[in-house]
Amino acid sequence: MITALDHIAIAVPELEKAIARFKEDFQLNFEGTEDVQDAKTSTAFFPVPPTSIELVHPLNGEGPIAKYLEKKPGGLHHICFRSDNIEEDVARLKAKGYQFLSDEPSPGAHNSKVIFIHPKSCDGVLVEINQPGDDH
Ligand SMILES: CC[C@H](C(=O)O)C(=O)SCCNC(=O)CCNC(=O)[C@H](O)C(C)(C)COP(=O)(O)OP(=O)(O)OC[C@H]1O[C@@H](n2cnc3c(N)ncnc32)[C@H](O)[C@@H]1OP(=O)(O)O
Ligand SMILES: [Co+2]
Repeated sequence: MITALDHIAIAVPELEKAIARFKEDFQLNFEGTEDVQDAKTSTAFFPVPPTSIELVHPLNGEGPIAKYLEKKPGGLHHICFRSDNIEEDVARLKAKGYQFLSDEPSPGAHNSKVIFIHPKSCDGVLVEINQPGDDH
């Protein structure tokens, strides 16, 4: 079941500049960066309990964030719900007609499993569901 709002993601064209903004200007706790190869995305996390801000930036200039930034200068990119059983939640939502962007969960940040629901299934909002890895 869905247990928390894991993170709110912001797409940024300049990752270091955005990290400085949230770290210095907003004085948030900077957890660090992680390149998620499978997602072709560089991430930076700022815990703001009980959730986090995730900055997302193209990895090697490629991937879904690069495509997003071709059309927009940045912006709120997605929200992520945390699940304690991602397979169960995916099956339940598929049965309700939600369109998923992949058949199976894939590797996400912090050794998590992630899957995305198409924005058109959620009133124009890109929704990610993740199941944290054991170490997080
Ligand atoms: C997994 C690592 C990390 C983590 O948390 O662990 C991450 O979160 S990585 C985040 C980056 N990965 C993804 O975003 C994967 C899922 N995204 C996709 O598959 C695509 O970006 C997709 C399908 C949402 C959009 O694909 P694409 O840009 O190629 O298609 P279009 O440009 O034609 O867009 C189709 C339609 O969707 C609207 N759109 C696109 N992006 C978003 C968005 N972020 N939020 C809301 N809506 C979005 C776009 O405007 C088009 O709408 P339309 O009305 O048809 O014009
Ligand atoms: Co995310």
